[in-house]
Amino acid sequence: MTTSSSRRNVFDGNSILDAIQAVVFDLDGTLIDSVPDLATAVGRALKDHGLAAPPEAQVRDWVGNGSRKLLERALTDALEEKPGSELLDSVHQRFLYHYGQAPAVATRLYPGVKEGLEALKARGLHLALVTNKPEAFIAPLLEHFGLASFFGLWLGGDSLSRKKPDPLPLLHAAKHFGVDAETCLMVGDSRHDIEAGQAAGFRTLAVSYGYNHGEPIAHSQPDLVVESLRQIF
Ligand SMILES: O=C(O)COP(=O)(O)O
Ligand SMILES: [Mg+2]
Repeated sequence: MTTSSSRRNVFDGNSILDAIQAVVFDLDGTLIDSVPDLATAVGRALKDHGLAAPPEAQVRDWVGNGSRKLLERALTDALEEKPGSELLDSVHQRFLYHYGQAPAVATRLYPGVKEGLEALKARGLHLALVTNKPEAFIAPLLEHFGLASFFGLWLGGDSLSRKKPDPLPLLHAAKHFGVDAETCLMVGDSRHDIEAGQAAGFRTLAVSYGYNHGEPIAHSQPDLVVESLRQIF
């Protein structure tokens, strides 16, 4: 498999992807550009506690390890020290409230996502979604964007005892579909997706446009990097 993104259709003549039976997708930064609404909710949660809202560009670098970690990073930045767990709990609760009120106001699907999912589905592949976002937000977002019917399984960061970069949710998905890990592909935007995929024994495909803590995703050595999911059909 090549790490070049120049190949227009990664399935063309590609024997490794021909062996794939299930594809596990990340959500934030891979299927949807959710940072505008995440940043709004983070800002509102901080303001509820008398703190200033961070710029959206900073929130972009803090996404990827679940909502509690997102708020811990935001609070550490605002206070210039690690927050106590009581304050963090309280700000996190306000974030969950605000984000739940408005999860899809400025959030957009990335170009090529629907077509990419349709192409994979047409090949008869099992599709799952594994995000570090709380599970409660998954269904409303998938339904809002008309994506829910593509996925046979979805898991959030709080669905199992461990989340990405731990391979547990990916292995759970493989088991759910009754397929071997080596016939599964993890598609994501962050090093946590690629690390989880590699640890699970999956093939890994990274999108170059998402959120990866300010670092090029190629550093994580995915099997392939694409600029758009259009490149998979
Ligand atoms: O909530 C997060 O931290 C990001 O979730 P993701 O795993 O869908 O990128
Ligand atoms: Mg992501």
